[in-house]
Amino acid sequence: MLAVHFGAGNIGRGFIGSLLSAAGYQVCFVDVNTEVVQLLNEKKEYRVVLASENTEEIVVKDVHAINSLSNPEAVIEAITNADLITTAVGPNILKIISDLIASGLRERVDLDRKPLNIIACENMIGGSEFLKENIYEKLNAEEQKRFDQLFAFPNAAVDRIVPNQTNEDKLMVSVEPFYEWVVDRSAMIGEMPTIEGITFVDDLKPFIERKLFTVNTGHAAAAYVGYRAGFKTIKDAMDNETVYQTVKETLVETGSVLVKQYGFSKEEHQKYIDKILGRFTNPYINDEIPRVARGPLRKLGPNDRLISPAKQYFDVLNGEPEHLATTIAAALQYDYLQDEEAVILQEKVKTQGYKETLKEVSGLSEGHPLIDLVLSKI
Ligand SMILES: NC(=O)c1ccc[n+]([C@@H]2O[C@H](COP(=O)([O-])OP(=O)(O)OC[C@H]3O[C@@H](n4cnc5c(N)ncnc54)[C@H](O)[C@@H]3O)[C@@H](O)[C@H]2O)c1
Ligand SMILES: O=P(O)(O)OC[C@@H](O)[C@@H](O)[C@H](O)[C@H](O)CO
Repeated sequence: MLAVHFGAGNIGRGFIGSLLSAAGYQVCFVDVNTEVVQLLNEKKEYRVVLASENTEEIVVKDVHAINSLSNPEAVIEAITNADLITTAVGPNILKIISDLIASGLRERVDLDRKPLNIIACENMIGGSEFLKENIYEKLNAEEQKRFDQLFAFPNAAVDRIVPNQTNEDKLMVSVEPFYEWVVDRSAMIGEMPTIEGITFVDDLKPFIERKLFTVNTGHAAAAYVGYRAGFKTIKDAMDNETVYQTVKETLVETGSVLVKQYGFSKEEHQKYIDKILGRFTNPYINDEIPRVARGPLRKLGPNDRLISPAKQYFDVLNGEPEHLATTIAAALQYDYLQDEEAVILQEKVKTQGYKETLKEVSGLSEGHPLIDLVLSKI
């Protein structure tokens, strides 16, 4: 069995590749990072080390890689032979890889190969669906019909904190022990794969919103509020009482929305939050704030981890999400110079001010009460 996985980065190697390999897949990574591709082809294996007291180690074997920039034909061929395609490249890169995936799938149609699932493992709502839209834009109506019969794009939610790596062994990945991978079974095609560690569900929405609006909202709060307070890592930010309280209260707000929207039990959800707060303070993980805060324009988008739960708080609870507003204000002020989106964001703030910038990036309409609430926290 062959799995073609786009993105041999932190989560690609540290989570998806590792689980797929354990399930018996030969994993072919596709990436644009020449060094990582070369090393994977040289060593054919890499280490995943658990960031915990007992540093358990797994060796992921039988892997190889293709550089999609220098060898796109090999990627197309790998797609024709694949039993599964996954991605973990970042939401902004999905559009870029959609060209090559479309070419590979076209070739697969010509060769009359079996049905195939393509799963985007990105932190976004409807990631696989978004990839599908980008692929389908390139097809005519006839091709779209044929693709519908052969390919499926089930959405997924993936959860494992994998910080940026600074190991001497360039392929080794240090990961937290916890992980969760949930896939929308109702959108799959063909034979169901058996992959230990994947939970298949019929309705992904509660799972992806619970993950994005708890793990990622809390992470964003720690990162943006922590950065504003001068901290460099998530752990250091969380060790500060004021930041910790803001993160906790932010999760109380998103939790109220999630419990109301999806009927999660309050007690179970509180346990979920507590577990996440513990994960953010894992002493064996050194997660720098710029990784977690990366892409503030994306994170301030209408359907992402900050604006969406804050809007829902107004809509379903008729209240004011004070702590989400604090986090959004800190995100708007995020000015880390090595983050391209932070630089663009601050240029917008400089030319049009906080209010117009917030409206533009969040899609909030004039007069939405969240705007004034956020402005009051700057
Ligand atoms: N790291 C985590 O804790 C974590 C957890 C859950 C989900 N995610 C999600 O997984 C995705 C990847 O995150 P990450 O932390 O692994 O990032 P990363 O930067 O470590 O990995 C991304 C990889 O994609 C590669 N890439 C870039 N352009 C490419 C292209 N055109 N074709 C093929 N590969 C390309 C990069 O070279 C890099 O190796 C994101 O959507 C992120 O939100 C990350
Ligand atoms: O990957 P991003 O930029 O969407 O978000 C940064 C982190 O919050 C994220 O990578 C988490 O570590 C991960 O989602 C945990 O499952």
